[in-house]
Amino acid sequence: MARKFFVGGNWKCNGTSEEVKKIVNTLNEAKVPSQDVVEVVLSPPYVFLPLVKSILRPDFHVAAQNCWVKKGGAFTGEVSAEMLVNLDIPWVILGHSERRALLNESNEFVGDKVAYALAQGLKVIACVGETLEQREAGSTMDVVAAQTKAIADRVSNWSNVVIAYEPVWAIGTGKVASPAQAQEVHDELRKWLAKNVSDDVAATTRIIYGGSVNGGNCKELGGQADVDGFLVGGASLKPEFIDIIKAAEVKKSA
Ligand SMILES: O=C(CO)COP(=O)(O)O
Repeated sequence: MARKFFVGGNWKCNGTSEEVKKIVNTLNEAKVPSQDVVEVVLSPPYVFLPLVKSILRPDFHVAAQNCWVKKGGAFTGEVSAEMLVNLDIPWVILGHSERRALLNESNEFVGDKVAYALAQGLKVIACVGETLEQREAGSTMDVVAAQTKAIADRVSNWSNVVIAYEPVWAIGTGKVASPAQAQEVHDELRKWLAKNVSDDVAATTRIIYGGSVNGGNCKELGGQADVDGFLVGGASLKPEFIDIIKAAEVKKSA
């Protein structure tokens, strides 16, 4: 089964309601490949999710940027998976490196979140990736494997999981991983899944790349055999996001 190209836009903690409407209007008017070729998911901050969902073209979908690790209740400031389901928000991003680093989310905590969100019926974009220090120490694959293992230990059905490989040193820095660097980790990660989960999960799970993806570098990155799409930060707030969605065509013609 072919892995459908996936392009996520992570808006992080950005935007006003006016800006959000403008971005959505631009995307709504864009001519992009059909849903059979590319799955597009936008992730605005929580407060804008209902607005974005209400005005967004029906072939694009929305994701929350986080959710609570278990059933909602007395957890001030948190938003539960149940609430996302209640509002028909199909996707959630979990384990983003900004949350791992700034909010001390451990591998185990992220694994628990992924398992809980999936059990509630959400689809999950699970982020993994090494810091520059870890890469320079030669431990990239150990780090990525440990992050993925914490998920694999808790999840048996991978059909609603997309893995986002986001090297921390490439996020928001303009220092994009080279296509060969991205392909190397994606290939290793797929081999890890084959060995530790199953051949089927390895063959069908989409592994997308994130970290300084833009309109200029997306085609070459997307052309790599094991790069199944992108999770885009900064450029997802700009019209060039449309070019990144169109990079799905490189797989169609491959
Ligand atoms: O963190 C990212 C997406 O989740 C990547 O961010 P940038 O595209 O801004 O580097």
